[in-house]
Amino acid sequence: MTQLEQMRLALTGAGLEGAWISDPAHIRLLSGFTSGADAKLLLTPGGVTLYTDARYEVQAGEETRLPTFIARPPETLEHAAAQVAGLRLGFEAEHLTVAALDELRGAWPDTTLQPLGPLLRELRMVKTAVEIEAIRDAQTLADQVFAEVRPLIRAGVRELDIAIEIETRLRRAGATVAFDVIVASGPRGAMPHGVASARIIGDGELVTVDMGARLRGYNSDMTRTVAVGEPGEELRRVYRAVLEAEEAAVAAVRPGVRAADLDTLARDLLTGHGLGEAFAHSLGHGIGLNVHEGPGLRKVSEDVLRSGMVITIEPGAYLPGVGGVRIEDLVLVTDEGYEVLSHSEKERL
Ligand SMILES: CSCC[C@H](N)C(=O)N[C@@H](C)C(=O)N[C@@H](C)C(=O)O
Repeated sequence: MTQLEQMRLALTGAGLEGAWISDPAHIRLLSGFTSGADAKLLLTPGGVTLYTDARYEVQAGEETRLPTFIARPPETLEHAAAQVAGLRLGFEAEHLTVAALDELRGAWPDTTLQPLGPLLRELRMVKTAVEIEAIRDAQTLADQVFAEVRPLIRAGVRELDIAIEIETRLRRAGATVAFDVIVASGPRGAMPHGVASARIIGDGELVTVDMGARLRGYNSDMTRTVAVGEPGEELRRVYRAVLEAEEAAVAAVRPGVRAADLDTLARDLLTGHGLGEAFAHSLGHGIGLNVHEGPGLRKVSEDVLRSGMVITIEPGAYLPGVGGVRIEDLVLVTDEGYEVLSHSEKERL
């Protein structure tokens, strides 16, 4: 079943007759059109229409087989009005602005608009074979680039220059960065999202590199913490504790496991090392068209792992004024348990 067919089934199950899709990731998922920021997708019992404007006419013709209507608002909404009159239509409450919703209500007075709820999140959580292949290929490329750039991570080099090398190499290979490359050295390692700065890496420091490739619309995500020279015993101790938590959480991945329990497993291990407070974020997240999507691997998550999900496992410990460690693998949940998709070498300190 295609994702569009799955979406139709889910809409019926939710008592909806159609949907007005505005999130670019969902437009891509359901239509194949890659410039969703300048498009909308209308699903009605009568069919599906992709709305975009003249700048994308040729591109839409190449990327989607769905009927396409070339227009800009308000013509777009006027064209859709005839199709949506009298319908109960879903919209993405997480994406549509209040102003855009008001505009829809003004243009379609006879349409009942209601939030889609978790329907699309659910649909996206379990990946198709094609999606898994794209994520796998993105990670293979990221591993390759990391191996090429690894020798540059040494004392005297600016964080920025490492990030530039990573980005340039990903671009040359036909991908883009999934997010701004994080290169956090020395005390900057205490910032979980310390994007590369002009800081010069020093001897005896740990350097956290968090990078992802985006290929064919799908993202990868991996973190390695690298030792430059000989870090002191305190940093080594923190590194070993994070690695232990990471490996234990990966080993526990299998269908049926509660995402919240995985978070607890890693958090309890770090707490045992006196680092519970230093683990300042969730254990991980699902990944696909967005870097962060369901399932959420956090304490309050209701998600349960299923075969076909692609998740990250990334415990960390952040010590202000000292530094930090994060180790992250990209993991596919399989019928048998798991497959680690990220293969970059890890330090053994
Ligand atoms: C700005 S994208 C950063 C990607 C990075 N690899 C990452 O996922 N970092 C985690 C620490 C993170 O942001 N986790 C989220 C899900 C959280 O804990 O809320």
